[in-house]
Amino acid sequence: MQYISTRGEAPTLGFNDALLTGLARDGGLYVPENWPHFSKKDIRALRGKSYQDIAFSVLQPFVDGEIANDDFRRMIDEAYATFRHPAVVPLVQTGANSFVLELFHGPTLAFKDVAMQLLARMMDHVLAERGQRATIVGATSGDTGGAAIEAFAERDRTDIFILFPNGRVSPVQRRQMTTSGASNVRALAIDGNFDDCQNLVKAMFNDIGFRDRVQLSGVNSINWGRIMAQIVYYFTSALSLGAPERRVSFSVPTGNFGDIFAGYCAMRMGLPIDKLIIATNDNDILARALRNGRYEMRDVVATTSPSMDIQISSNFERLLFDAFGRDSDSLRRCMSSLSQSGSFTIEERALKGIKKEFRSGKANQKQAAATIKSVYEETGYLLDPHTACGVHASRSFERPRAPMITLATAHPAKFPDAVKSASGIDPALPSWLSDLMHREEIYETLQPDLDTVEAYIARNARAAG
Ligand SMILES: Cc1ncc(COP(=O)(O)O)c(C=O)c1O
Ligand SMILES: N[C@@H](CCOP(=O)(O)O)C(=O)O
Repeated sequence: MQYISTRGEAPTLGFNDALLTGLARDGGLYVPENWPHFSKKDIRALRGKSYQDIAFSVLQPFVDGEIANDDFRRMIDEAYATFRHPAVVPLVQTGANSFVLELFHGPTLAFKDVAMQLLARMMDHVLAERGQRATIVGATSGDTGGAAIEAFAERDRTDIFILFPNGRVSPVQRRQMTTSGASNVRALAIDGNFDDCQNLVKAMFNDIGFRDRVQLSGVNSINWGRIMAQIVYYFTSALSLGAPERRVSFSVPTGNFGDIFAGYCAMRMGLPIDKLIIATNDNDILARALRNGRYEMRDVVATTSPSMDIQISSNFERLLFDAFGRDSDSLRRCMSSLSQSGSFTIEERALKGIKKEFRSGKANQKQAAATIKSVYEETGYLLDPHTACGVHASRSFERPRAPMITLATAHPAKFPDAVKSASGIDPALPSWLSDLMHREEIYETLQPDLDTVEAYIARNARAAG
């Protein structure tokens, strides 16, 4: 399997190189050259298997032997042994035809653990085989950072620097990043919003001198390895509801478009998905783009679902690339218009193609709170505010013949204030995190300035020599 850049001007890479590279050298994102195909018979053969078995079958075609099968299988087993539920990602029924897929049983209580636990093991393995080190730089609106720090803490071959928007993550999220105490971890509070953090990370990747000097690598969903690992739970949950004989729909709380893009990948691989619903909060750039074809940035609004407070939705580029018939020239034109004027128009044919498979829905803060309250009162099930946006969006699309699965992307205890104010219930952190709010915090506060952040990283990264 080879990986190509959406912008068409970077070298084609094998799996291991794509894994370590993160953002392509032309500023694009790596995608598989073609989609592995699972026939109905192949999908039926996965029935009744464990999460780990299905993960191996679904992901092996992407890894394509670049990591030996035995090693890869061991990494899958180790990664999902860190989850506190035997099913890894259990499916819970919340209504006649509605389900919630709990993706938050990993060490940091967010869906990011599903990919990050595997990614860290794969990167470590490839770096060790090559005798290399890497400097990992990541941007977070709250959850990626904690999950990455947990997965990479004290790994000898990597130093990790996480940029988070100062004052715009929940106290639990901040502490998950600032209290690790690991010698290879630096949490950096940036005076700005998530998009500022993500722009800094992309600018570091585009600064080729800096990139090569520190051996830069990324663990945001710009890294194909992140998306890949998230494909698995679309298969496991659809299988438990009768796939491939029965189609299912998914409602996905969306920010950077990584999680829902993994659902799109599953669809391309042959999983019978009816619709993928892009659920947004007040930061509804994607819902607007689907409605009128204009991808148009506005100021980011801080909400009770902070991890979705995003305007530049990186992985939308991967979807556009396919919608444009994999035409890199058209894609580059859109991306350059986005960076020059903050907007671009999706041409009619591409938009029509996207609308065949995707729907969108938006929950403002009042609607998200009302959803937490009503679901709790009707079923006793407590949603976090991100999942509540997903459930709200799903409600307008439920159809009796297609079961609706909302991805539960975080545990409610990560956002206790919003959950309590909506439902009256104070969600408790699990026992292994019960001392989190008393641990010592260590972090640096930096201005959103490329030179300042690069200088800090170069001073502290072992790979910089
Ligand atoms: C809890 C939660 N829900 C939803 C999202 C949005 O996911 P994505 O960025 O993959 O669209 C995030 C952040 O990524 C998150 O942390
Ligand atoms: N919501 C994310 C934002 C970064 O997304 P990623 O999936 O690209 O890492 C977060 O919680 O940090």
